[in-house]
Amino acid sequence: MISAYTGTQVRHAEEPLLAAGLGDVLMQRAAHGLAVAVIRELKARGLRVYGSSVAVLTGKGNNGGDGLYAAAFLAARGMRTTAILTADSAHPQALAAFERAGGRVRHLSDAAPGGLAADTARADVVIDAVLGTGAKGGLRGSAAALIAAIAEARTGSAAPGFVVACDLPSGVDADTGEVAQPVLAADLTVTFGAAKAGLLADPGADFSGRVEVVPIGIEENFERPALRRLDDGDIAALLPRPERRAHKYSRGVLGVVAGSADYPGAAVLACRGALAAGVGMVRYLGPPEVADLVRESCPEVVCSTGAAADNRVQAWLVGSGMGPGDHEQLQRARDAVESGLPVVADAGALPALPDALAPHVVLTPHAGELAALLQRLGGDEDRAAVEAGTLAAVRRAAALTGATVLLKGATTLVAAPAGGVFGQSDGTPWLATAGSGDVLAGIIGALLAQLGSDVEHFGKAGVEPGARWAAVAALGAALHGKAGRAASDACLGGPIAAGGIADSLPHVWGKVSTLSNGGIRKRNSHSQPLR
Ligand SMILES: NC(=O)C1=CN([C@@H]2O[C@H](COP(=O)(O)OP(=O)(O)OC[C@H]3O[C@@H](n4cnc5c(N)ncnc54)[C@H](O)[C@@H]3O)[C@@H](O)[C@H]2O)[C@@H](O)CC1
Ligand SMILES: [K+]
Repeated sequence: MISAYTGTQVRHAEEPLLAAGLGDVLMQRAAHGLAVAVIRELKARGLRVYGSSVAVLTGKGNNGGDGLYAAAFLAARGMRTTAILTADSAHPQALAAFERAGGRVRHLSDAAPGGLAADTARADVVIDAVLGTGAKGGLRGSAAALIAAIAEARTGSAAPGFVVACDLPSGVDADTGEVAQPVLAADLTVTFGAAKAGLLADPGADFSGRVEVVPIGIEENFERPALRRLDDGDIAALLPRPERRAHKYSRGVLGVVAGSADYPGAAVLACRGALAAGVGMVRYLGPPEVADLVRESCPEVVCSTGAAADNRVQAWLVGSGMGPGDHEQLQRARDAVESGLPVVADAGALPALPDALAPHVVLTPHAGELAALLQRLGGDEDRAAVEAGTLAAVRRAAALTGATVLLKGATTLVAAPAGGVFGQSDGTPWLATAGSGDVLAGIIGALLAQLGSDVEHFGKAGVEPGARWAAVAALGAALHGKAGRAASDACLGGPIAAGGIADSLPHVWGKVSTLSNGGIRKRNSHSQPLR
């Protein structure tokens, strides 16, 4: 499990060591880890360390101190180092160490910003150490203008070098992932002590690149994470496995209420997703013409036109491919939610359900649907506001509805109403294709049918009972992302259609279930890559 924390939690974790007078030791560890990561990245890109250039942009706080100490290490390894001081002061000991190591200092206040930006953008490595977890708001004034100019100089021109964010990209909120422009997008973020929640939620994740954690000795001092990510080891541990004497009913039966005359294909794709995700049986309920199509495409599915209450299932999937005019289907969806069984409620079902729900109901909106849900509950967020603050929006929706809420996106967030949040980023942008969400709903429905009643199963994987529905949904999102990526990889990174996600899932499932803990691969003793 990858755990991420807020800036405040990190500061609390540091407090005992700071009180013991170890502040400089922590900074040296952070800086050393940053320098090692830069060297490794240079080598991975086939660049020499000796003689390569590094420009470190520094602010006046400890984040700037980390950057200056790291640059001092790099100067000692023979790199051509320049520090650009963006504030009127800099961490004094770190600046002294940098100058002793032979680094060159330039002051933003003394230089023509255009020339400074052009020089910086040409460096082999740019380290962004302007703002860290102590920042209030984004970059301002001349520092903002400089970063904007560097970002512009790097886009369009085939900029040779790469950008490393020190702890987090300046302008990204460590707690929420909200972004105050301008932000210099990083290729690599080297973060200290623990991942910050804002690096693993959109839009912060858009600017963070690959995230590596450098341990600095505060790791034992954390309590409840603000955000968690299932790694391959967790996924392997959580995947359902049939017992030797299992039969189709004991394996889990999923009832699917999806599709309509306008969108019959959604029912087929939801069923294909469910069948690929190990369910014992799928029962489809819907209009006869949709049922015919489901039978034709998926002969494994048992179809009926009856009421929800007449069908024995372990979980329901409702809403994919349904609209406000599909009264009979919407009634089945409401009946399914009232049954007390686990339900994944997608698309057309979202506006039709009661305001007060329970954790075993998993809502799967995209940003626009989440905005509509929040507005119905009295909020004023529009789609853009949800996209600008995904973590806050998904938490709010879970708290207001009492349901588990999964917000679809490049990073899929799942919030439990009791407070825990999972964030998965396993996919590829090719997953943004029609029908992809129907397959996701099918996968999550199948997992609910198989795992819904097994509380102990989650305890073994370190998931507390209150977060288990969120963990099921996160598991579904992870499998969906991995299956989409595998389908694209099989086409050398080419495009995929939604059906291809379902087709590649069994292989992905088999591959990941053989892993014991492949998610965090330790590259060395200093850092752990997160993605
Ligand atoms: N506290 C510690 O012991 C450690 C801290 N570390 C580093 O220290 C960072 C946190 O340090 P700080 O608390 O000094 O925070 P920052 O480095 O973010 O700097 C805060 C300083 O910048 C100013 N500031 C705040 N918002 C600003 C804005 N929008 N524009 C311009 N200036 C602004 C403040 O007046 C303050 O002086 C972490 O991100 C991490 O990089 C690491 O060295 C590990 C150990
Ligand atoms: K930074």
